[in-house]
Amino acid sequence: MSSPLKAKIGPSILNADLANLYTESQKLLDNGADYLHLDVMDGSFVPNLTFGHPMVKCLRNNIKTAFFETHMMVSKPEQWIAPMADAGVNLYTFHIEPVEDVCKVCRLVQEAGMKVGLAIKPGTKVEELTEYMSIADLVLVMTVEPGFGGQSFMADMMPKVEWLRQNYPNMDIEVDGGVGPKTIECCAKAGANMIVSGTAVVGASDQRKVMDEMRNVVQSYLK
Ligand SMILES: O=C(CO)[C@H](O)[C@H](O)COP(=O)(O)O
Ligand SMILES: [Fe+2]
Repeated sequence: MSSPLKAKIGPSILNADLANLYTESQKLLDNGADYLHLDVMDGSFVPNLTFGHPMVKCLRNNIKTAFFETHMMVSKPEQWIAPMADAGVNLYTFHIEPVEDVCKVCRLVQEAGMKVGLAIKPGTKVEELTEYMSIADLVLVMTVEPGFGGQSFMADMMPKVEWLRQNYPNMDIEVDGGVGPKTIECCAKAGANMIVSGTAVVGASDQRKVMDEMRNVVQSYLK
């Protein structure tokens, strides 16, 4: 039987011109982005600050149908569930590291009408996700230290992706950080099917070509 999974490319707008967020986002969607990956940072969980639900809501008011993922790099993910649901977020991906009761937060996210993603930093063991796999809709393996766009891809995170794919063949597995045409094969081979790519897509002269190329590589590895 063929895999029920789909190869999807979700550009991160972190390094885009945020003064023109709507235009930049719409351009990515017009060029074939499968979803938008919105990096929310609180200056506490990570040493950087981006934007929150008011901006996501404004973007949603202008972009009615696209699938929005928020990558919550925040110390208190439970705090932002209701406002992000109200802002029209589809997938709420949060880091397990600062959270005491991950199952409870997952449940609250799903009760608020969003899908839930669980993210791990490079220093977190992949086995720590095990007890939550039955409740999660997606898992995100960070391939850079969260906080900034434009960093170098950490190939040594790939065994985590391999382990997840072997044990959870039908789970959506996302990678994020330093992913682009040069590193996509590595991610695809390991078993990732949801690809976040910031700098490599946003800065490309032909965004469609870059996203198509990456999607094709990922699709070729999905059995
Ligand atoms: O979560 C992130 C950083 O914490 C970003 O999503 C990620 O860095 C994407 O940007 P790039 O592809 O430029 O690395
Ligand atoms: Fe991200």
